[in-house]
Amino acid sequence: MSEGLLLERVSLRYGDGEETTVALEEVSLRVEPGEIIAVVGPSGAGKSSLLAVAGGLTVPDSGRVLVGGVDLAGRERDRARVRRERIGYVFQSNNLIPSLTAVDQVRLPLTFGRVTDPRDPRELLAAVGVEHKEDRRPHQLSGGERQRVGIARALVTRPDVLLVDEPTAALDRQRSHEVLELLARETRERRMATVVVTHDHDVLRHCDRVFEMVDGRLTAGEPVTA
Ligand SMILES: Nc1ncnc2c1ncn2[C@@H]1O[C@H](COP(=O)(O)OP(=O)(O)OP(=O)(O)O)[C@@H](O)[C@H]1O
Repeated sequence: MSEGLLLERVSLRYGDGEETTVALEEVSLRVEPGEIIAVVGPSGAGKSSLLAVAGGLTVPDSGRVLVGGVDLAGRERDRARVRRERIGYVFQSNNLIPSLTAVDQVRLPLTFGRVTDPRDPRELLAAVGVEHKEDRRPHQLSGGERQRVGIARALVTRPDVLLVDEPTAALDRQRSHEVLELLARETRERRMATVVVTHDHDVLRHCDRVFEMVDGRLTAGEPVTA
């Protein structure tokens, strides 16, 4: 069984007729368990589309997507289950629910269905460095703390694949470094396949390989040397 994340010749177009936009053009990508990769590229290149397809949120027009060995083609019901159980999403820091405490934010994914072996939300908050703040709501946390709570929430189901969009957009350099260190450590310890979309060049040194996306195409991944 193929683990981690695998995309095989994935293409995606938006619209039809004269209004067609090619978002992804024959994109192939393999991310191994325990590997963290970065995707960079100009605005409109297709990076968010790549995350949407890898996360089973958008079905591509052609090609295959496998998450933890499971093909995302097929029924929406099955895809929803893969999304819930095998994929963690970390989007920008302010996507927490305003009325929920930190520990309830982390518990939330466990309320959507049966998760066989969840991590303990309190232990997870401690692991991401937000111990003693579990009863705070988002407005009582700093930007870096909110981002960490968002990461803890993404990790609670022990996903095979972690998809991260611009994790440092709201953070200063030191906080960015800490958040990336955390993502890289969790990726290795928990054997996840992690994809980070970023504009921030400081992020790259925490990643194993970097890919560039241009006009819907992905360049071959380069090992990060710096
Ligand atoms: N729902 C949609 N309907 C039509 N076109 C779309 C839609 N979503 C994205 N696009 C187009 O698809 C292309 C790829 O967009 P995408 O959001 O994936 O790029 P991106 O690399 O993430 O950009 P950014 O760095 O600005 O977030 C762009 O030309 C965009 O305008």
